[in-house]
Amino acid sequence: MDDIGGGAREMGSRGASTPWQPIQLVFKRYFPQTLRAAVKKKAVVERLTRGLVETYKTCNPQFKYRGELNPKRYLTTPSVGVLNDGFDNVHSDLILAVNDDFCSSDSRHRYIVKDLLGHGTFGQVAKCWVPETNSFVAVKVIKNKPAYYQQALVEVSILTTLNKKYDPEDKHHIVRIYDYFLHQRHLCICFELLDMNLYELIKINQFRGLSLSIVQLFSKQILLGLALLKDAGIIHCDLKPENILLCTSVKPTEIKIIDFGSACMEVKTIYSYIQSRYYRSPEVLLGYRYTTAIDMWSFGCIVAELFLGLPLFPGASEFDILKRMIEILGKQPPDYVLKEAEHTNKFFKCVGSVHNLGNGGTYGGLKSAYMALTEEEFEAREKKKPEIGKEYFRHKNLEEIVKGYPYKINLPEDDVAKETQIRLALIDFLRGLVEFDPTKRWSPFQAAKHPFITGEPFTCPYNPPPETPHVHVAQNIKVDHHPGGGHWFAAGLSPHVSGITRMPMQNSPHFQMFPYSHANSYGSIGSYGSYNDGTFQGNSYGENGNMFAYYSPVNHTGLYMQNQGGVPMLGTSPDARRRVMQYPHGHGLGTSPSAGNFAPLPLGTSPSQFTPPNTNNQFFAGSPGHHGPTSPVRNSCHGSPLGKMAAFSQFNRRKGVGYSGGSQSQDFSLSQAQGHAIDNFNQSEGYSTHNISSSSLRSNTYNPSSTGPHLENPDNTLSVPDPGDWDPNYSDELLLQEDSADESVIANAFSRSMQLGSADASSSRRFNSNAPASSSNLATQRRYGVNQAFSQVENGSPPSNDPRARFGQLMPGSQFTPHVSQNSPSRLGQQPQRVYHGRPNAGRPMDRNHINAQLPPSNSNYGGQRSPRSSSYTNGVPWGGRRTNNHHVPNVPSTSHGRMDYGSIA
Ligand SMILES: Nc1ncnc2c1ncn2[C@@H]1O[C@H](COP(=O)(O)OP(=O)(O)OP(=O)(O)O)[C@@H](O)[C@H]1O
Repeated sequence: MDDIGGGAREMGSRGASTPWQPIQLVFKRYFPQTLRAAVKKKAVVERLTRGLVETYKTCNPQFKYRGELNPKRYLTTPSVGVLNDGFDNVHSDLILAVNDDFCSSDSRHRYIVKDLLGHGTFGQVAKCWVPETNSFVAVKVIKNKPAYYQQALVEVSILTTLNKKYDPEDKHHIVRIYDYFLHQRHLCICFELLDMNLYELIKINQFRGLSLSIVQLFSKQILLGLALLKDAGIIHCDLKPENILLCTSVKPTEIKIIDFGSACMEVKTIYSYIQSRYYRSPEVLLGYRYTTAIDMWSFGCIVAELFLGLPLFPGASEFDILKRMIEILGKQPPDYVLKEAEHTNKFFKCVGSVHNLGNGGTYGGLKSAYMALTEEEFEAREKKKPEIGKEYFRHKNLEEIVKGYPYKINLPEDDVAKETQIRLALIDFLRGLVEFDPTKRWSPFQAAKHPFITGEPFTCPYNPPPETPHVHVAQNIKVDHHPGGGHWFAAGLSPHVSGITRMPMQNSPHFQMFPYSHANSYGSIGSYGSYNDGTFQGNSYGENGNMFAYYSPVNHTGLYMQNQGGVPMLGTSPDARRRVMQYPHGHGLGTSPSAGNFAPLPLGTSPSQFTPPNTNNQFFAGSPGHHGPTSPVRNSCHGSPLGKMAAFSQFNRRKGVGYSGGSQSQDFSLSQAQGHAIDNFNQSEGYSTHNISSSSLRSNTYNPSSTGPHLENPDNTLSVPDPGDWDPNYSDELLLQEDSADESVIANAFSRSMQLGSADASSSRRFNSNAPASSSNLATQRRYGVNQAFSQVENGSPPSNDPRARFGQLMPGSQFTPHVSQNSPSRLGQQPQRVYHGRPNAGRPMDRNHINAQLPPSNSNYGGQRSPRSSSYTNGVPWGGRRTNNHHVPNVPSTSHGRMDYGSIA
């Protein structure tokens, strides 16, 4: 005001003859330069709203702000609380609102809900801010239903094992799990925050295929993940583009495999209805025993889809999908599979003698006793017309489909020639993956050496190196000898859930642990000691004992094991729980479940895996914690079925095959697989996915007239699979009749087997993308973080499973850096963190099995845009989508979920 006064004085001194005019100086002095600059930068709205509370207080000194009176911004739909004291909606989903606060009572971490990332069968995935570290994570909030809860624990168990035991350095492209806890009776699982999934990527690329170099890059990374799963004896069971997410927090961008909610152990497969339809393997479709090879089939389908932009086998029904497989591959499943598979009659007729295979039809040059049913024959048998979907490819066989896919427009002739060669390699590669015979299908190790992956020139059909010697899968599970006595399951983890009354098993009155000195370091898929509450005894499955112990990770108030099969169950020894793969075709070990043998170990299941083994042996583990009497673990039957996609009413449940493993499962052992290093996994740069430069990613268009290949998907023939193409064969009702006990028992058992004994207590026109170069040196941070994180974890003898030893460094020098836009709040903190298991905690001596989560450190702020719809990409960085003028893709699937067709957890 002094200045103004001064100005006025100055003005007054000029006298009356001078017309008045404002003196700039007055106003200049009133607004200091810095403040003026700051004010200018702010938008009007911001200026009016930012300091609103202060403004109100200025206007009315009595004004008091109370945040709790603010209207909530709900993220969950519907947001009407009808269950769980009003916390849950009608779907048993926790009603989430922005700024809701989760707190893990064990890890003490707070998670502030900021956004919804997605939702699925199991619940919702929220983007949460961790104030402590100023980072963001993804928190999966599981539905408040016993079956979901139980199955989610399986996911926790599997992922923790994979992260901690098999991939401590985070080299295998498996999502990292940080923490888990209970909140309002919901199990919450905290993951590293990732970006869009590959389906979304293809979608924003308008369902055009990605460039071959990117297909190769992603394939290689997925293979690294699958190799790890195979080593761990774990089957993902739901591999599909939707479950492979981009991880843009590291540069170059990588992919990560998520959703282990359907995973199971190879030695404990019991459910026959697994895998999303388009990616379902023939053996699962036919009801034949399955192994990790089913993931390789799905992988083959994914690779093809990345290249083509559309699913390779977009069947509208199982009949349709099998028909497409046979057509496109020019073969059919081998007779030995058809002879034994449970559902062969549904799709095939016997035209020769099953005892003298080869008298029937001829497929792929091989004689067969079986011939696929025609649509009419199928209808006559099933009393309904098979659903047949649209045709998406003009060509009928794999070679033509791949070769005929349009090339980029204006691609120089040399490049066309090069790409043609690579396409030949791709065809050969796909042939080894979408191979009907599961025993001939390539393993991750074998696939990783293919020229398509290594980049070596492809000259002739690839002859894969032999897989590792045959060793029982069960022996992959290493049992550590805990210094304190007893032994620990090396893959051990213990999904202790904070906030739930829980006791360590060894202290539970329901369990008696008998320290057991195992003769060697490999052994049972078992548990921490042996449990014997006198109610059950193991039995031998084949020549090996099987004993299944289940416990509720929630509350061990009642392990109840029941033997209804009249089969003596022996086995307080961990060995008794061991289970041997059933070898097909009379290879000797084990016997067929149909021969009245003991049921397969029903551990590790999927909600989508509805069908329990055809067995009379049932185990019931009590105490589902808060779930009370509705918990399947308390009920012997007719409870909550497990399964996926309730919302889509696709349950397709079948009777279980009831065996475990298969011939392939004999093919590897952890230790030997390591010796069998995939040393060539990335040894060759070849045609350069290792160095995908921005120029290689530059936007391109196709030249329909380029040599030979032309538009594969002309406008009229190309359409995107209809999201309404659901499998009509099964109903919700079937699912709802499922025995609820099975799933919880399985989940419990899986958790049990996995947790016992923690180691130590102590694109070419590919879409244009804009991207801010976000983040700091994430790759370095990540690796450092992980190394640090796990440095103290394993004091036992974890399997020496250094992925690097087998795979080497992944894609050195790769410059593949798709970016994400800035038009969403930046994503922070995806640095893998230390995850502890089983470390005794002075403060919580009973919590030896709990994961003490460590969150991403502060300042690990990564920009990232999640939604592909809102993504924009800088620099015109293309991902490789092939564009043609008439590549019109109608009926874009609305969500990735639309592509799944399997059941739900009720
Ligand atoms: N770590 C993550 N980072 C970012 N988003 C994620 C993450 N995990 C999951 N999501 C998002 O949440 C969605 C649902 O996750 P997820 O597939 O694990 O749940 P689900 O209930 O098992 O789903 P589904 O029904 O497919 O089995 C994913 O499709 C993805 O969009």
